[in-house]
Amino acid sequence: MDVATARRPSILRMAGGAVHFDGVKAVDGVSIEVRGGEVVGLIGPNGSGKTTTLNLLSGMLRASAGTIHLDEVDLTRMSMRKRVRRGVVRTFQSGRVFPRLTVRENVEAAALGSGLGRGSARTLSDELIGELGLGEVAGSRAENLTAGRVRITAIARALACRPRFLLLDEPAAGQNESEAVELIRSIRGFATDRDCGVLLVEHDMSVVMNTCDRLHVLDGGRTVAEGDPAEVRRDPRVIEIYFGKRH
Ligand SMILES: Nc1ncnc2c1ncn2[C@@H]1O[C@H](COP(=O)(O)OP(=O)(O)OP(=O)(O)O)[C@@H](O)[C@H]1O
Repeated sequence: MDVATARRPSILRMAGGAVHFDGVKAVDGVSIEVRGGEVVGLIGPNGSGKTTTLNLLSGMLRASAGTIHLDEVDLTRMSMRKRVRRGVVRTFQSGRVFPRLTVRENVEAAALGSGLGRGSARTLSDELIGELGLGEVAGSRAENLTAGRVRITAIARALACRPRFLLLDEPAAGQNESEAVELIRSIRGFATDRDCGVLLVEHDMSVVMNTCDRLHVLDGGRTVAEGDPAEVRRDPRVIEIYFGKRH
C-alpha cells in the first residue's frame, strides 16, 4: 500500500489511569492501548483490577488520575453515553438484553439504535447471529435462554452497534475451553473485518494465548507484563502469578 495513503489505525489509550476505593488501589497507574483491528487480552488474578480498567475506559468510573484518549479526542471526563456515541462500547459479565424480545429482535434493536435502516439492520443481525452460533435460538425469547447464550446475545448486540472499540468483560465465562476459544475467534473475525479494536477480560491464560494479538497482565492494580502472548507467557512475573506458589 502507498505509505502516503495508508490509514493509521485508531487508538484507544489510557495513560497512568488510577482509581482508589476506600484506600484500596484498584487500578494504580495503568497505561494500556488498543489499536483498531487488534484483540488485546486483559488478564490477571482475582481482584487485580481488570474490570475496573474496563470501567475506566468505558466511562462507568471516572479516573482519579491519568488520561483516556480516542485518537486525539480526550475522553477522560466524558460520560459513558457520549463514549458509546464515539464508538467505545462495553459489555457486562452478566449480559444485558431485553428478556421479552427474541434473540433476533434484541440484535436488530441494537443495529437500528446505531442508525442502520431496517434492511441493513436485518442483514447485519442475521450475519452476527450466524457467526456467533445463535441460529437455532434466533426466534427464542432471551428470557428462555441459558446464561451462556444470553451472554453471547449481549455480545451480538454490542457488535450490532458497530463499535470502533469493544470492551468485553469475560465474554467466555461459563463456556468450556474450546467453546471459549471459538467464541473469541468469532469476535476476532468481526473485529478484523471491521477494523474494530477489542479489549477482553479473561481469567484463563490458555484461552487468550492463541486468540489475542497482545496480552496485558495486571496484578494488584498494576501492569506486570504486556506484549506478544508467547513472550508474556515466558515472563517470570507472569509465571509466578499463574503457576507459582500463590496458586
Ligand atoms: N466499587 C468498589 N468498591 C470497593 N472496592 C472495589 C470496588 N470495585 C472493585 N473494588 C476492589 O478493587 C480491586 C480490583 O477489583 P476488580 O473487580 O477490578 O478486579 P478484577 O481483576 O476484575 O477481579 P475478578 O477477576 O475477581 O473479577 C479489588 O480489590 C476489589 O475488591
